[in-house]
Amino acid sequence: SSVEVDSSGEAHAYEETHTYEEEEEMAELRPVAVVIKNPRSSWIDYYWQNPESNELLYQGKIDPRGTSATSSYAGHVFVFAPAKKGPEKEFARVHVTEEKNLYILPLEEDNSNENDIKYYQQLLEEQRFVEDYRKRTGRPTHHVSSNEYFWKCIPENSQDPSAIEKCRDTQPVSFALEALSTEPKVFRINNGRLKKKKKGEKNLFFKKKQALSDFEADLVISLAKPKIKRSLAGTHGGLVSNTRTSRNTWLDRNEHLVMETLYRRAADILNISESVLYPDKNVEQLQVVNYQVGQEYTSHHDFGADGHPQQRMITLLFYLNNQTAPDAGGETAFPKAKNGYLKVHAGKGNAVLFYSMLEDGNADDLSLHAALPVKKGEKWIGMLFFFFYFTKR
Ligand SMILES: O=C(O)CCC(=O)C(=O)O
Ligand SMILES: [Fe+2]
Repeated sequence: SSVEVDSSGEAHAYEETHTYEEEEEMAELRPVAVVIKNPRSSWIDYYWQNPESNELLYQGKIDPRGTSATSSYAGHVFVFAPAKKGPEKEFARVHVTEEKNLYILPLEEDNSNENDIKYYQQLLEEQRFVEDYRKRTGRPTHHVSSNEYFWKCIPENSQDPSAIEKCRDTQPVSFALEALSTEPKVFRINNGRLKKKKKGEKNLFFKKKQALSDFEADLVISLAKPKIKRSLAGTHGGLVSNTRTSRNTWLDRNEHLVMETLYRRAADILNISESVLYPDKNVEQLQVVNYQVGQEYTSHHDFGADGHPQQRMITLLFYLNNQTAPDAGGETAFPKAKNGYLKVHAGKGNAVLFYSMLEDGNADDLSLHAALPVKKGEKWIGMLFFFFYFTKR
């Protein structure tokens, strides 16, 4: 059920209530987005231990000095071994806990290579930052950005360092506004503007009514249909993944007039100039996803695991069709939302927005979310990811 806190009719804070059983089930399963870093200059393999059978299941490889992000639950165990040597050659294992999401694997015991050691020290420093950050702020993060102008400015060309430099002197522009805040990290639309929510209003995201008309939503689906393919996910980008069983495609802003409209609506929602919403600046193409019965996208973050400079900081979800029944599944779930587990299917034409980054530019672990399995009918959703280039400390 949804609760309206705003009488303007523009937007509605959204709250989901759950059955006792659902809450219990969620409390039991504590999702953790685990980031694993390999300090070695060689490939490694990793395995997941099935808690029932203790069997080790191959999960994939991690590149030399690479990172792997995987959706997991507290209590899970992962085992690491040099590539192609089999799990018997295990050199490390990770017991996933709720308190920790960044795991740095050890170097080879006899490794005395200076560069490797230096790299390993850097990773440990990053881990210290993440842990210290959590102690200081009470908020879990995954990686570091120390660009203090992070939220203040969207330069016309955010890949151009001098454009970013110019932002230092400008007043916070509309993209930043009061909209971007850490605590509580929740917003709603009021007269087309994003407003910081009052303290105590603890939703993670807000819902916008009628972001698209039914006609527009149908049109977006019909543009996507002929192009749609099995979704890829995972560290290597090109892996068919069982964390993501849906099909997807991308639609360009120039693809059709309805796409131009959609981008302009998105600009209105964020209260920024539509001229900054192009794939080379600040926003990706619209990603359209179709989920059939049983398909899902398990818990994940939208920001990248390796802290590379293009980080998705805001996600805007356009729901393109309705659930066929209240128990049809396919909601977007936020297992770490501040008031507990939240799930939402906003309904055809409506939109939900959430932030993946904290005000200081660090990744917000609490933005963890999942597309729950569809149980009846199908689900169509369109997503815009807004990003901003920043340099890592
Ligand atoms: O389908 C949804 O509800 C969310 C999908 C999502 O989180 C993603 O693709 O990143
Ligand atoms: Fe996502």
